Amino acid sequence: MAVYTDVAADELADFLKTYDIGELLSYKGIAEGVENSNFLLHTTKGYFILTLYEKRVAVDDLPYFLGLMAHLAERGVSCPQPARNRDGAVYSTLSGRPAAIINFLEGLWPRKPNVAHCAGVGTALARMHLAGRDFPLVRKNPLSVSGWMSLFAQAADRADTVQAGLSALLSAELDVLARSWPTDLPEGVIHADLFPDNVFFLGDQLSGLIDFPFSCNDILAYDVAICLNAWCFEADHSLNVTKARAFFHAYGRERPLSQAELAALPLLARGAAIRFLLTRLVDWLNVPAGALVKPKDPLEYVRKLRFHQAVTSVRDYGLDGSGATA
Ligand SMILES: Nc1ncnc2c1ncn2[C@@H]1O[C@H](COP(=O)(O)OP(=O)(O)OP(=O)(O)O)[C@@H](O)[C@H]1O
Ligand SMILES: N[C@@H](CCO)C(=O)O
Repeated sequence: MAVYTDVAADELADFLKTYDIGELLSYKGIAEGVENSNFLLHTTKGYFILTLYEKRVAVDDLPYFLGLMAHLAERGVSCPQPARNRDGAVYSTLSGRPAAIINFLEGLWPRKPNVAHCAGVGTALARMHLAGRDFPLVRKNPLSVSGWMSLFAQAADRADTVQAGLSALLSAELDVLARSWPTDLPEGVIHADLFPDNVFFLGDQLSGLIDFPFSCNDILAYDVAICLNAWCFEADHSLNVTKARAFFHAYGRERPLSQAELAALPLLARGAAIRFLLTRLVDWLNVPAGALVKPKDPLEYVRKLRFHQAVTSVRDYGLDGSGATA
């Protein structure tokens, strides 16, 4: 997270009086992350996270992902729970932004994910997909192909200031994806942003998933591709096949991938690469003055995109054609 919107202490203390989570002892902005404004609250009843939702979150979508966290927790998926205020609402308004409070989750996100972490996230992702099957709300993914086009339109004329030729690369790739994006793969509730900084571990044991504002209904294997990109590449941007195998194997034990899903993986991974490339690029070109935020590197995802463009079969991900780890 980050801090785009400041909150005054007296305003926050008054806001907390609308909840039954104790009186404010202290609070501080959290610099990590890039999407929303986040604060760690210490009250007489413990620790909580306050989020003020920023530009990419529409207030109408809050019932979806706050409701999803409750739904998943009831089905054994560990994730924070939204606090209800005295009116029973899970969100309201603070400093002119939609705001929610969730409970603090113990654990640390892995700075250098190892093979056990990759297996842990594979299991958790599949369990989340299964637990989401009977979630009654539906939210279309605003950051799928047409959303990518809109992001590109915001960045096209300045993309080459970040890397020569980037605008042409993006334009050509978006053409391919628009023509060939799959429409017949199994869909369901996806997290859509399950990066290492959104998964907490105690040692090698996964303790919980956070950060659901991108969750939506979309292709389940697309969520798998997002995690492949986020977890299984090394700092030098090469794919670690051992990590990929561990991730796929763990996912497949809970929810086996079909032949059609496996065959689509290279394309889905290209889509997953361009989605994060584009949001990072737009953010890189538009850092708000005075915001406490460190924009993420768009070029990391150019390298991942180029890797997937060169993939000829899922063997390149450490899988054999049957979905078994080769
Ligand atoms: N429930 C929670 N319990 C403990 N810490 C939390 C919790 N939620 C968020 N945090 C802390 O805040 C940081 C940022 O949170 P989060 O990833 O949700 O923000 P974001 O702005 O949506 O970021 P991004 O989308 O870039 O990952 C986390 O890395 C963690 O340190
Ligand atoms: N997890 C994203 C940030 C949230 O969209 C990234 O690393 O680009």
